Amino acid sequence: MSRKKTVKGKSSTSSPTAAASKSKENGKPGESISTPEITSNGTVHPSRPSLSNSSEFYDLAFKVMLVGDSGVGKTCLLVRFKDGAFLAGSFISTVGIDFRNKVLNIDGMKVKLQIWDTAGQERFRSVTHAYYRDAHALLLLYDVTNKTSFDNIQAWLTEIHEYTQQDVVLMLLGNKDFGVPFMETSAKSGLNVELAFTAVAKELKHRSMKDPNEPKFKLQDYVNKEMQTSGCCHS
Ligand SMILES: Nc1nc2c(ncn2[C@@H]2O[C@H](COP(=O)(O)OP(=O)(O)OP(=O)(O)O)[C@@H](O)[C@H]2O)c(=O)[nH]1
Ligand SMILES: [Mg+2]
Repeated sequence: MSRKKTVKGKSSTSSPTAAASKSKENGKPGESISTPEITSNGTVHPSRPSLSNSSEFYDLAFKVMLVGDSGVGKTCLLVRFKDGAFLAGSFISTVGIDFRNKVLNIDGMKVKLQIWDTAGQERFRSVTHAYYRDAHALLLLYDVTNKTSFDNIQAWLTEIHEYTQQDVVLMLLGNKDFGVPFMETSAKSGLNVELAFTAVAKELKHRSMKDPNEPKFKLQDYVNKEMQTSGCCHS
């Protein structure tokens, strides 16, 4: 995306957020929110101060939506990303829609993500549909411990294609864990195949050596590190 020198007008699409008058770091529709300066392609004035309370500067701004069945962990994922913490305790289902802002440094540019956390419950579906059209990206979550949430992905994709812009960036996220090391593989593309076997071989070797001087091998940490450093793992 090119960096524009001028402030563009509001998105030509009828943003459900464009009616907002003031700005605020987090909020719900109806409350004052900091969205009108984001154009349909995410361009804003270079280093323009965000109108939010955090007064952070940014070059580009985009709207990202979290969608998926109720309970898959959308709110927890957003809290983890924004605050670096896990929302423990009893599950409080989101009512309607809510957002948080976060500014990231991407290749030397400040990129503000305005992340909308939607309610997964069916009864809020018509409310959240109204927000799809202005979204630049959607993160579709399922819960890897809940088969139904995976089975519903197709229905979510159908809805997404119906209500979003054609060029929306889409990412499927399998959230949660079974408490065992996990990674995804593709026998077709070779994705992570080498890594899966190598990681298990390393774990087995470390166990059999039982060298008290060697730090304990952590399989998941190894996998995560390898995936990060190698830019991932086609054989
Ligand atoms: N073990 C584990 N539990 C998680 C994880 N993410 C979320 N949870 C739990 O799953 C439950 C639902 O999480 P939420 O983030 O509130 O789910 P949601 O997708 O926002 O649900 P709705 O707001 O109803 O759409 C909570 O009890 C969380 O503590 C995870 O990565 N691991
Ligand atoms: Mg929620």
